Amino acid sequence: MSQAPVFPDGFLWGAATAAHQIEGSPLADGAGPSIWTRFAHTPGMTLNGDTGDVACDHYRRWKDDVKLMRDLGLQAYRFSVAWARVLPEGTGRINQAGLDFYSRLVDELLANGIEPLLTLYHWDLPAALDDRGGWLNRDSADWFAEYASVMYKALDGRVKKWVTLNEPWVITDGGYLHGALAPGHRSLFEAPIASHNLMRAHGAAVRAYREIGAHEIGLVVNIEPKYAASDSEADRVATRRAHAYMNEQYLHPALLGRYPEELEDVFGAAWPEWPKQDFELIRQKLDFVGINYYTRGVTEANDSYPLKAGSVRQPLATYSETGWEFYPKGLTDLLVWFKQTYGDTPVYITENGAAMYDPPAAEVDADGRGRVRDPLRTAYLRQHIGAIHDAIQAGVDVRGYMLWSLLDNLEWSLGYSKRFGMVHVNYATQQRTPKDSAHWYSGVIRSHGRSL
Ligand SMILES: N=[N+]=NCCCCNC(=O)[C@@H]1[C@H]2[C@H](O)[C@@H](O)[C@H](O)[C@@H](CO)[C@@H]12
Repeated sequence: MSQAPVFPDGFLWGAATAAHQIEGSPLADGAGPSIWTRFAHTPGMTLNGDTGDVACDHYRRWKDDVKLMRDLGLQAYRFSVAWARVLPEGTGRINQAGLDFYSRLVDELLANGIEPLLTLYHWDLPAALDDRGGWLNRDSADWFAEYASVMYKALDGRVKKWVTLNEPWVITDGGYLHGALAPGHRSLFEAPIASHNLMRAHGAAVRAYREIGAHEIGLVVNIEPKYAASDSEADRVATRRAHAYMNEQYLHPALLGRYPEELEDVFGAAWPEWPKQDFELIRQKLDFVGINYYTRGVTEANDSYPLKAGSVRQPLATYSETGWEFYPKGLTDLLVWFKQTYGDTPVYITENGAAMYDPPAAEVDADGRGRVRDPLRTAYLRQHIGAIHDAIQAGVDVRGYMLWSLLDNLEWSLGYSKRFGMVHVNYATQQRTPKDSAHWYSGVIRSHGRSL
């Protein structure tokens, strides 16, 4: 019988969501539109034309949802603030009703013994700022620092763990290079500029925090280990390029103050000369890095644009609705790589989970209890939390785990077609039903991981 895993004292067990994906009511109480309000209401941009107009109706059901988190035994809850609720034009005028919504949510979390972990930017830029160039405008660093400072002054102390950006890679690869995400641009020239300004904004927000805040702040990145599909020179070079493009493009400037050299190769003539002082702004001391892990990339050379590298579909991708391979060892490898490359900055797993082929609706058991049998999700979670334990045993300073996601929710351009939640949401009735995986996760939290 293998030893029950022992997680460090203080290891934080929680779950994660994002404003646009769960809140609904995007324009309520004086809120301004975001680029996702616009994008989703643009015909053809999202599956079935799905929008965030209702989502999980969390803007109205937030108090019941906090009760649900308490009943599940969550110790922490990672959520994001919709910038345009607080600053409808992105800068200047504060919409007090919007700020009050997040203040009440934080107080309710604290009253229920749940630590808030607040993400300032989870992809929903105020549309008014997109009209001024959005992330392509170098002023975006000042806009973001102004918004962040409003939030720090209002909530710091009640919120003690802040995140500047969620996944700058997805924002630029999806929103500026391939156009699959808001604001839907397709430009090899815009992508590095947006990417660079996002990182300048990250640095400006951290710098502002050091003036105003008294607790912890970090950056969240989605990274995935890249393994060469063969030992051919072409595949090995392509794998190195893919690794630099996804895994080093943001962590290198944030923690080392420079870009990986492969990016010049990826972007070619579209790769600008960066002002040196930008890296002094971007590279700020971080109290932690959040890592969002879903899968690995078995990588081969191909003629894809502009990376000339792509992932080879793996057999264990079959079980997930997203086609992402079920590969927990990739998380251990990734965490060990992070420590070897960037040192001992503390790490939180700020997202991990899967959209498995869940039953489409909750069944009602003989005892009248709603039930969703999701054994594949429980297997995925068990093995990935086990992989984190292996990394901790290897000396990586992992401080917590935020399961993606608390609720089934709006999966961006894929609409409501992918169910990542440990709690099932019936979108017609807004009925929440904890899945079997949620009950299992409650046991993991109660036993501090020993029941894994
Ligand atoms: N091949 N492949 N590779 C997997 C690439 C994953 C990139 N997408 C993410 O990390 C997003 C993150 C986002 O924060 C959340 O808002 C999304 O709902 C989840 C689920 O999609 C994840």
